[in-house]
Amino acid sequence: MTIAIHQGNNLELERSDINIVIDVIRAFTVAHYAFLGGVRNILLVKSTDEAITLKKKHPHYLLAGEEHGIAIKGFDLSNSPKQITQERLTDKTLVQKTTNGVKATLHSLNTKHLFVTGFSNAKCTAEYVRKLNSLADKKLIINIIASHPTGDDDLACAEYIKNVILGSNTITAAEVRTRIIHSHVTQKFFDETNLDFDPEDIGFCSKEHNSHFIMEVNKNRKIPVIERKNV
Ligand SMILES: O=C(O)[C@H](CS(=O)(=O)O)OP(=O)(O)O
Ligand SMILES: [Mg+2]
Repeated sequence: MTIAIHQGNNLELERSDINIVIDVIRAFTVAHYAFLGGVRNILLVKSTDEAITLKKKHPHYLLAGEEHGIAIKGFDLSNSPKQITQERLTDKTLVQKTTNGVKATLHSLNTKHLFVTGFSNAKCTAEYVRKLNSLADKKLIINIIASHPTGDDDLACAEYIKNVILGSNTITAAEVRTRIIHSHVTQKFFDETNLDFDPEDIGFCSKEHNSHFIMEVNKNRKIPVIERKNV
């Protein structure tokens, strides 16, 4: 296999066998906890307008996400994993619009398998990709995309995932957790004067939560949709 780590939310990569898009703070931690809460699927859209238009057609959809990290007027939910755990989500369809994770995913469709994850589900995702690779009859091309252009949270998680896929021992979960907590992306959550960000979100984003499912993007729908796949 060839396995490469990239950083950014608008990369145009050559076709691959597997793309894994990482957003630790906070989009795909939100997605993971949404599935744990019983969500059926998560549509990914690139703009607030697209999300609002979808809601007009499908009033039962729940809109979740942020602009510049802040909750969006007209949306049902922000981009907070803590908030997601407090909602009744069984069989709901979520629509996600976020700055880094969702945007990077919509730029990463040129692949056979597309997975998304935060740190909470990173190990399970990486082990699944490791298995796919062991069953493949050719040399797979794998991209790991750390969606924040400069955030060490996503980069640390990317290194961890690569490490698990390769079966090497170069970075521990504890080291990833420390790098997430100290990344510059996290700092606004610990600013007591900034009430837009809840420090408890970082607890959700920086701990592993074994769940026995991965999040795969179905690219064959008009709107790409994250689906839960039990493993
Ligand atoms: O809301 C978030 O956590 C971020 C935006 S910011 O980097 O905090 O401003 O969006 P995401 O797409 O989840 O990285
Ligand atoms: Mg992020």
